[in-house]
Amino acid sequence: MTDLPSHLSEEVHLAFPSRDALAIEARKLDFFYGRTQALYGVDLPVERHKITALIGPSGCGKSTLLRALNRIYDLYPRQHAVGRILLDGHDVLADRKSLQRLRDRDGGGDDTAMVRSPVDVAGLRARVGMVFQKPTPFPMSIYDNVAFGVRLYQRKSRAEMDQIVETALRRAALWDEVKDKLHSSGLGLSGGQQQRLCVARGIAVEPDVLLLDEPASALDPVSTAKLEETLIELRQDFTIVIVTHNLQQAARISNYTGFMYLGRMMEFQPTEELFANPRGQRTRDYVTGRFG
Ligand SMILES: Nc1ncnc2c1ncn2[C@@H]1O[C@H](COP(=O)(O)OP(=O)(O)OP(=O)(O)O)[C@@H](O)[C@H]1O
Repeated sequence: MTDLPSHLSEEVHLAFPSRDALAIEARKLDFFYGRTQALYGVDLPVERHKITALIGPSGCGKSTLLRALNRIYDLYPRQHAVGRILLDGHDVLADRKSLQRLRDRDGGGDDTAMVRSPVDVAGLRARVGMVFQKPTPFPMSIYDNVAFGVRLYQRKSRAEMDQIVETALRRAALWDEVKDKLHSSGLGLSGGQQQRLCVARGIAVEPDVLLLDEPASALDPVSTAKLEETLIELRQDFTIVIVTHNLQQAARISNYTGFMYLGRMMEFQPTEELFANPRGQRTRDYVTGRFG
């Protein structure tokens, strides 16, 4: 890990929740795109049943950090993380090495090795779901969109699946708008509805953690408000991490906020504290709109 330049190290202020309360945690995480380092020794504690927001200027590493938490970067060549990501105290990155060892021993990348891994990647992504910036419904019915992930992992009767789909759509505050057209295409919904459909698809598999990467950036103010209400409701059952450029949004919905800068976690505080009393000069400048 590269040390923090001294002019920045004085500005690091991290007030972390108790370790027992964490659903997922990054510790001393470095991240590389090929040889380019994008994260430097980042710590991120994510408390259970809370919303944690990541803010910071463009290119500071928010999306990279989010993508590391469920190893979605594994889908891309030459991207790798070094450090620890603990899900229920279980190191998701260490398992990557054991998975690789199993594959090497078995002479290739077959799925048997994957199944024997303590945390297989598909299983990890079921526990740590993700909603992207642009709504990404699959080209299939609303019902099938929500049932999709569940079918990957579990066998359910028709009646059980109906119940799962209804519950997920209710929790995503979309049920009333779609209950009479469950078998129409998800692509026929408005942008805001599509994004709530993606939330419903994400929560239908009952993940521990839901990651959202600027989920409202393509939405109008009314859809944004609805999505925010939905996320606040979902906090009762899930743990949420959200990347946002919208500081008011972070202030409105999150319990904790992390301010990132140049690939570092500069400040992490309860949200009210970070906005009312930012400790570092750079955090202060960012939250008061002096740069960004
Ligand atoms: N696929 C990639 N290949 C190489 N470098 C990348 C790649 N994706 C991101 N980066 C670099 O990693 C750094 C962090 O990018 P990241 O997208 O995580 O920032 P961000 O804070 O989410 O930015 P934004 O707010 O603009 O979305 C940036 O310097 C970016 O250029």
